[in-house]
Amino acid sequence: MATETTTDGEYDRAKEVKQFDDAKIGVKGLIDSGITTIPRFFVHPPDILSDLKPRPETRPASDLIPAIDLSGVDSNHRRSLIVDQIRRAADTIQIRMGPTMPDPAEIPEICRDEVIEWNQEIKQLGELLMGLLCEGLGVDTGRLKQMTCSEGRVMVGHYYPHCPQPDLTVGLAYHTDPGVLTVLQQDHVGGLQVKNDGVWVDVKPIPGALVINVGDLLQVISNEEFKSAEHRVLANASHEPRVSIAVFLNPGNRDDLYGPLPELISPEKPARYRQFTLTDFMTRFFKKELDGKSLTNYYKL
Ligand SMILES: O=C(O)CCC(=O)C(=O)O
Ligand SMILES: [Fe+2]
Repeated sequence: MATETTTDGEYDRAKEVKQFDDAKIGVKGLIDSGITTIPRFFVHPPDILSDLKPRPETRPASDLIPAIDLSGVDSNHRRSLIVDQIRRAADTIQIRMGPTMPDPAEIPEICRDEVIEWNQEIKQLGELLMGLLCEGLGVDTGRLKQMTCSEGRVMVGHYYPHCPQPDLTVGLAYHTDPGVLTVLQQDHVGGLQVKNDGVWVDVKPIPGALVINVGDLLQVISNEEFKSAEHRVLANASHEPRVSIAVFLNPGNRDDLYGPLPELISPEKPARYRQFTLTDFMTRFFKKELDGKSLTNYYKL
């Protein structure tokens, strides 16, 4: 079994993680039990912890993470403005905007109707956004839809309880989302950050706005016209728990080949990625740690 040396000396990390997993209480259970220090397997290495401190921002966050108003998207004038705003935002980082459905019986009754309705809303929003992104790329509006890019939806709820030692750990390690787009509803607590030019920037909650992340697959399909957003969540120092709901939009056809769109490839802009199936891609994603951009790098030509 792996042992690790920490400032406390050696300990059997794998054993302590397994004991915690087997207890099935989760981080909420730990906090509810009244702990004032976190288990040592949650403590991150010094390079991650030193990077948690705020650094001066080079540009205002509202500029880096634009809030884009989608109203009037069906009028020609507004649409071309919105397409341009989205194209520029997706080229850099995150945008904020105003599962394959399981058997309903498997969804807890307390939130069943809301989950079913949210899934429908996000499907429509996802298709609208993908159409706008296609227009920004200069390809057919329906191109991503034809590739079933919003058909494989996965909804994940996150609960970040108050952390008694927020300087020693993170809420969610830095990563990019693997799929095409992610639609994230965060509450008012805050803690989500996105990396821009090597600097972590707060994605402050805006009432009524959703956060849209470009995922790794869209980076590949767009041949890097759009870049996936590196993001993380700080440990929650607030005494209120933080809740967020992410819907990951992935292609539904797992065994088709995905790669840069042929329309975007030219002698001046050769393909930057080889083709792969979603099955291969997702298998690699689930085998690796959350670690920034290693997945897209793997398929790079
Ligand atoms: O909780 C959040 O704000 C972010 C969640 C996230 O990044 C994810 O689920 O991939
Ligand atoms: Fe994420």
